[in-house]
Amino acid sequence: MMAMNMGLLEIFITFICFLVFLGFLYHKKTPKHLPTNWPVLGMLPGLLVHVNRIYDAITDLLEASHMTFCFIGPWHSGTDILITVDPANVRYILSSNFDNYPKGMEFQEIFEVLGESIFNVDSELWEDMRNSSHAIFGNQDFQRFWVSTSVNKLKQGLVPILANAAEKNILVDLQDLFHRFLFDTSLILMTGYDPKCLSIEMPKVEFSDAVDGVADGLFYRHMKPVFFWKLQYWIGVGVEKSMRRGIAVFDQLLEKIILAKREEIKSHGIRGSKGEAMDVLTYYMTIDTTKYKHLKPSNDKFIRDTILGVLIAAKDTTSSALTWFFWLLSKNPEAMNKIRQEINNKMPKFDPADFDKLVYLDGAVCETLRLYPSVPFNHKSPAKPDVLPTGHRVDENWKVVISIYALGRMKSVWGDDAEDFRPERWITDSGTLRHEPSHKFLAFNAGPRSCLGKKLTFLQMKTAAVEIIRNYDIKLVEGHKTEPVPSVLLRMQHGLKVSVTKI
Ligand code: HEM
Repeated sequence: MMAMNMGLLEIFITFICFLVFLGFLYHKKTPKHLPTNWPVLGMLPGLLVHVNRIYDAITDLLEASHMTFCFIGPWHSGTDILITVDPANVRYILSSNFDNYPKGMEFQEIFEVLGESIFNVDSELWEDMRNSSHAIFGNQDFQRFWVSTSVNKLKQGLVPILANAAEKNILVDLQDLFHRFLFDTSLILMTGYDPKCLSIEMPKVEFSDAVDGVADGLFYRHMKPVFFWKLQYWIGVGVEKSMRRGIAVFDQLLEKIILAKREEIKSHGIRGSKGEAMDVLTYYMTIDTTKYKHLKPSNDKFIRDTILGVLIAAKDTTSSALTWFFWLLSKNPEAMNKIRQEINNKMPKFDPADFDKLVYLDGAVCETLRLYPSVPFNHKSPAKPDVLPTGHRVDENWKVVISIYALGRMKSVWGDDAEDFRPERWITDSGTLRHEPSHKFLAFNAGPRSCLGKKLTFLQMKTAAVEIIRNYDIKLVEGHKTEPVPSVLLRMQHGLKVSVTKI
């Protein structure tokens, strides 16, 4: 028995030595800027070494490999990924050959938490979801409802907290405040219900923690074999534990709200039907199914998925953008002064009709989303094998990832100052906002699946920026570290600690 054990041990040690030897061989042959493709483990070790700065590591990699790179995962793990930011590939995948790049089965499996929400469906159901979402988000009454809800929350929620912080010299975490601001406004707009999380008492916001946990879990699912994350989810360990907890929080909150809304409609009819704006939940519960044949207004699970999708789409993207926006401005006081001057000169009194005059502010918002896109990457799978404009072949069901974060920083796309925050790059010689094609400025996606909330985002970000910048000076706490968390939604690892002074 002992002899047999020794035999096995020797075979095992020989095998490990062989792997290490092969590894050195491969390592020597690999160009310096690329991760080593180790036997069996593929490039995973190189990725894990950089996981805490994953966005920048991928940016360096893509800059060094002509904007397209094939990541080889561990042997037979199904985690090979073609990563590209080449604008020709981006346009091809998202627009001109859109039909060959559906969300697909693997995406739907990874993002199963979103069920049948617009982000997770294809074909006719997606078309109905898109047309119906477009109808409400593009409606002028709804857009007015959007601005008035934001203004009310700023005046009654955010400003009193900032005033208190300025008066008592208390530091605040702007990321947390923007999460609360967006949770309150988004829930009112999407469901008509105000959770009142933006208050001096700072109640715990379980929903925000749940979104963070789920978004982190979704990120790591891209790097793991399917059987592995499914096993982790089933046992409830690691990031998959947060995923389970997060789903329970979503279900609990939405179940309560859906039930209450059905009761409300039964007893009081449809609010918003007589010229007032309607919340999105009421809209979907009472939608005309002769027009949108694939929607299921009386099915609670369908309604849960629909509302959860748009709630996360509106809440976590805009809170991320606002956080990075104020961080970038606090590091670029000249840009902050220019915005303040523009607001004082062109919008002496708050009037949404004057928003279009705030061109420099528009440029600063675009610049923020170029450098810190709230959705840092897009995942696609070809339905049929294909060859991309750069000549790379992609087989059926391959993972193709477009790094929106890296695209915004490519020197070959944006010039040598790509890393700098320069709102001026968005202003034309005649003083208007420069239009950049969406396959270059990809923060809101491109092609038939481009974001339906772009206009609403600008309205809300400008409302918040005007209200805050006109009244307060924001200063970063010295030594505060700012890093993006590896996740499918970009947020700051340690929040955004600032001091606030009344102007
Ligand atoms: C900073 C703010 C925002 C950013 C950066 C952003 C970005 C994006 C991106 C990258 C996508 C494509 C996602 C994918 O296909 O997987 C998307 C889709 C979408 N966004 Fe936004 N978004 C923002 C705000 C909003 C808001 C405020 C709303 C709604 C009120 C919204 C509604 C949607 C919807 C419905 C889609 C799905 C489009 C489709 O699949 O046809 N977004 N957004």
